[in-house]
Amino acid sequence: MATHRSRALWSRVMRSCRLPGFRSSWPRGPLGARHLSQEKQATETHFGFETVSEEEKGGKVYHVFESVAKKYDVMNDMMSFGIHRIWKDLLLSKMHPFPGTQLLDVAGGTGDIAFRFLNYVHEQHKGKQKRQLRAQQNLSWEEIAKKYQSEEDPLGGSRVVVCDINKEMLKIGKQKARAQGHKAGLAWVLGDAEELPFDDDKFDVYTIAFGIRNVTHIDQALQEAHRVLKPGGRFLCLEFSQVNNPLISRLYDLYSFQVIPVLGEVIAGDWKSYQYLVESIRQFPSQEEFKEMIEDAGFEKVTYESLTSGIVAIHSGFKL
Ligand SMILES: COc1cc(O)cc(C/C=C(\C)CC/C=C(\C)CC/C=C(\C)CC/C=C(\C)CC/C=C(\C)CC/C=C(\C)CC/C=C(\C)CC/C=C(\C)CC/C=C(\C)CCC=C(C)C)c1O
Ligand SMILES: C[S@@+](CC[C@H](N)C(=O)[O-])C[C@H]1O[C@@H](n2cnc3c(N)ncnc32)[C@H](O)[C@@H]1O
Repeated sequence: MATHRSRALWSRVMRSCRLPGFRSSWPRGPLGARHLSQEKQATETHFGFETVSEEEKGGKVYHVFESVAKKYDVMNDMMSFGIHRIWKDLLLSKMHPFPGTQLLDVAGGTGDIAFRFLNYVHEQHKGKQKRQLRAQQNLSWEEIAKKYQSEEDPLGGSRVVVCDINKEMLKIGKQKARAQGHKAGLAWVLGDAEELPFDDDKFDVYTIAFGIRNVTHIDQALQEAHRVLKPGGRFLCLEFSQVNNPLISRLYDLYSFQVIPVLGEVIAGDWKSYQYLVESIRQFPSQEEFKEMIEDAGFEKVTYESLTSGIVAIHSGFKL
C-alpha cells in the first residue's frame, strides 16, 4: 500500500517536472483568453492551466475547497512557513478599522480575516476604555470595577460578515470561531462573490483574501464589491501576484511546482487541488493589470503594495 502510494507520488512529481519552467511563457490574464478564439471567449475560461467552460469552473472550484477544507489551515502554515499569517496581519494594519466599522469579508473561508478583525477592534476598544478611565481622576475602585464589568459592546459597534460560497469552508470557520471564543459581532453567510446577497451601500470595508483568483467573472465580483460598499467605503484585496526578482521568481516556481503539490498529497491527500492552487496563481493578473481592473469597476485612489518580493500584493481602492 505504502509502496503503491509512494510510486504514485513519484510519478506525479515526474509529470509535474514537464511543466513549463518560466512564467513568461504561460497564458496570463483574468480569462486566460490569449489562446481562445473570439466567439469562444464568452463561454470558456481557465481552471489552473486547463481550459474549461464558464459553467464548469464554479463546480470545479467548489470541489477543490470542499476537498481541502479540513486541512486548509494546516496546509497554509506548512506551505508558507507561517508567512500567510504575517500577510493577513498586514492586511488588518492597512485597514486600521475605526470604531463601529462594518466589514464584509468575501471568500472568507475559515475566518482568518474575520477573527483578526474581531481581535483588532476588541484590543482597540479596550485601549480606548483604559484611556478614558485614566482620564477620570476621581473614580472609586467600585466605579472602576463597574465600568470594567459593564455590558458595554466590547467591539465598540464593529461587526463582520463572512461570506463564502462553500459550505465546508464555513463549517470549519464556525468550529474555529467557537474554539476561539468569538460569538458577538460575527455572522456567516453562504453566498457568491459575483452576486452578493446584500443591499447596496451597506459596508464600510470589503475584504477578499486569496479568494478573487478563484472567481469565474472577476470583473463582476469587483462590481459587486463596489455596489455593497457605502460611499467612502474601502476595498482591500490580498492576493498572489507577480514576483519581479528573477532569482526569487525561479526559486519560487521550483518551490511551487515541485514542493507544494507534494505537500498537498502528503498532508491533505490531495495533489490535484494544490496543483490547481499553483497554476491559478500563474493565471492571475499582475499588480498593474489588477489595479486597472479595480479602477474599471469604479474604484478610485487605487494603490497596491507588493509583499515578499511580489509573491502577494495588497490592492486598495475607495468608492467615492
Ligand atoms: C486549493 O487552494 C488553496 C489551498 C490552500 O490551502 C490555500 C490557498 C490560498 C493560499 C494561502 C492562504 C497562502 C498559501 C501559501 C503559499 C502557496 C506559499 C507561498 C510561499 C512562500 C511564502 C515561500 C516562498 C518561497 C520562495 C521565495 C522560494 C524559496 C525556495 C527555496 C529556497 C526552495 C527551492 C525549492 C526547490 C529547489 C525545489 C526542490 C526542493 C526540495 C524538494 C526541498 C524542499 C525545501 C524546503 C521545503 C525548504 C524551502 C524553504 C523556503 C521556501 C524558505 C522560504 C523563506 C522565505 C520566503 C522567507 C488556496 O488557494
Ligand atoms: C483560498 S480560500 C481563502 C479563504 C480566506 N479568505 C483566507 O484568507 O484564508 C478561497 C475561498 O474562496 C471561496 N470562493 C471561491 N469562489 C467563490 C465565489 N464565487 N464566491 C465566494 N467565495 C468563493 C472558496 O470557497 C474558499 O473558501
